[in-house]
Amino acid sequence: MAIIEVNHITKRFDNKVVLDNISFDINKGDIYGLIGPNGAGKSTLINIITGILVSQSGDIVVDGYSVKKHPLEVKKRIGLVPQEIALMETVSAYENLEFFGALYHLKRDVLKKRINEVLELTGLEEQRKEKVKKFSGGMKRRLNLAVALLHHPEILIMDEPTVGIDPQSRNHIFEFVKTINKEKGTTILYTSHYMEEVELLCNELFIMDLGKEVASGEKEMVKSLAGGNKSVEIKALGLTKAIEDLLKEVEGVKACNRFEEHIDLTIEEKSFQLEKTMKILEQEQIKIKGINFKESSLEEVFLSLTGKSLRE
Ligand SMILES: Nc1ncnc2c1ncn2[C@@H]1O[C@H](COP(=O)(O)OP(=O)(O)OP(=O)(O)O)[C@@H](O)[C@H]1O
Repeated sequence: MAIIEVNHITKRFDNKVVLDNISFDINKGDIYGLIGPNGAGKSTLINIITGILVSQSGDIVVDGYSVKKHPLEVKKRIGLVPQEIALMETVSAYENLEFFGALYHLKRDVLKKRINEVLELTGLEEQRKEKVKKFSGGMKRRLNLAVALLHHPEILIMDEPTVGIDPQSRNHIFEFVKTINKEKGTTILYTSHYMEEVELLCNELFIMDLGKEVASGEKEMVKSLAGGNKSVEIKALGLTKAIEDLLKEVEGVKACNRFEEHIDLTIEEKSFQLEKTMKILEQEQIKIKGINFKESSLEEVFLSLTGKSLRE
């Protein structure tokens, strides 16, 4: 059963179309991934779902309520973790929760119980008395998440929750998303431009670029859209920009992403020349530590459907 219906949403800022006839359904209990590169229109769409912005055409229906006609009913059902941290820096985590909890008109004893509950859920019990200005980026994000959970929303919307945070907080957020979905049945809308996160967490996806749908549906189905593309991970030290440029020119290589100790090639399986690749690395005196051939990932899906890499 759909808990969120996005029906033909079009949004323009001045004359620029930033969302172009977007439609999809999110079912109750889904961990739904909304993905696309910077500027794709993800935050704008979230702002329309939560009633912060209004679309020029189309409507969103949340649990049977139209966001245009009944924005308050929609807001009651949604907890939003915004991209920008929204907290009071000079007071403690607990006092932030008290302040934001009061906005939901929760009774004092209920609020106290809820604050303890969300501090536990987000792993911030020990820091409850600490001032927010002393928190790391990851801890602030977790506190923002705690605020979003105070009114027990059926739906949690997380806008790029792992941007700029430490690996420990990132893992904490991952585990949290899985737990709250499984144990409380909370529906999650998770936006990211990190494909690997979405691959790990989500069961359904909507991929967008420049305000338009690129692909949508069940994760495995979307992944199958990559066609004959696969990826090859080459582990080695000393991989320079010059080597990356040489490998990009090898026949069958559609994209190349260089990291400190490995390089990922997106390849067209049929035409890829492994021998030529090896020869280049040998000529450049690169010592290879390992090679892995991997199934197509969402990165490759995006590349094969748009002709561009997500990280460009
Ligand atoms: N208030 C605004 N006025 C004019 N243009 C806007 C406004 N808000 C967003 N845009 C434009 O709309 C497009 C979509 O932006 P949006 O923030 O929704 O993308 P996004 O996918 O969330 O990307 P990011 O991850 O960078 O936030 C961009 O081209 C952006 O410049």
